[in-house]
Amino acid sequence: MDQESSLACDGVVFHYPDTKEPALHELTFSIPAGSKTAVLGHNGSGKSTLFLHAVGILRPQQGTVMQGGKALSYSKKELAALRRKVGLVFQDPEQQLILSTPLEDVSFGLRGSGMAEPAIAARCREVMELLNLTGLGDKPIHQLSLGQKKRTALAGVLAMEPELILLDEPTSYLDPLSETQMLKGLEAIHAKGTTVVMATHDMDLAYRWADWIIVLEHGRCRAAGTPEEIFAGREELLSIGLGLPLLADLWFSLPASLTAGQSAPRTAGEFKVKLHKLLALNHSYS
Ligand SMILES: Nc1ncnc2c1ncn2[C@@H]1O[C@H](COP(=O)(O)OP(=O)(O)OP(=O)(O)O)[C@@H](O)[C@H]1O
Repeated sequence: MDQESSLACDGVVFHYPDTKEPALHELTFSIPAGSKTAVLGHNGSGKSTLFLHAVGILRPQQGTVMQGGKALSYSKKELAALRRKVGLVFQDPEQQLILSTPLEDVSFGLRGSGMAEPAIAARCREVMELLNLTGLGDKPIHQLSLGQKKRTALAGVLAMEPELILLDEPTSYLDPLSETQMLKGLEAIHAKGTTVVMATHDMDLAYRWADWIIVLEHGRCRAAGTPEEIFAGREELLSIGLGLPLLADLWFSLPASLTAGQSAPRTAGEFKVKLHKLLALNHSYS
């Protein structure tokens, strides 16, 4: 993976007014450019507050937020430039969708940027196709399913071609089909070179989807690494009350003598293949 940094924080402290504890507490981490990063942590650990810092909506009281290796600067002009590079998709699409149809909504930012109408139409067609929204462009937004609304909100952000997309719980409340459609869209976005970061409570999803993980606890970065590294540290995860993904739990519960030197499987298919090989090997020695 390209180790150049996309989003990074150095000693970031942020305290909401009239609260006892800071929401971000000397937060330091770095997200590799081009990665698919999952941000894990309990309710209230600071994930949304971090995302609001990444787009400059909130500003740290101490420390520095960096994008592409450069400290954020908060002038109107710099913030406008930052928001062209970094897109935030809220957990609740109702917070994001402001116009009456997907097509109006997805084209809104492009029109604001002064793009010519034929180019706007082409860009909207492209992102809506990518997110499986073709044919829904003129449907009233209030008639869309939650999955369609979430993908429309993502399409609006994606249309602006950001370098980094931050998604707050993109798959929450989605059924398996809608989740698959959302993840397919994210895969396609990532394949184009975009850094994709999602906050999620779904450990199984983080394990199979991400190639980099950061774990937040009380506004601090408790751990950062590849999924294999993070989930091999099961004691630490359990100590902060985060469960293990099912596949990692099963794999790490096998005798270490059997699994030594092998990476943990990330999908059910991989797990079955590895398990069959282990059983065959064990059988031939017994
Ligand atoms: N507008 C606000 N005013 C005061 N306190 C806030 C505000 N927003 C968040 N907080 C507090 O800041 C802390 C971090 O909240 P944040 O929403 O960033 O966590 P989170 O990890 O995104 O949680 P969740 O998983 O529930 O979305 C929490 O203690 C929360 O109560």
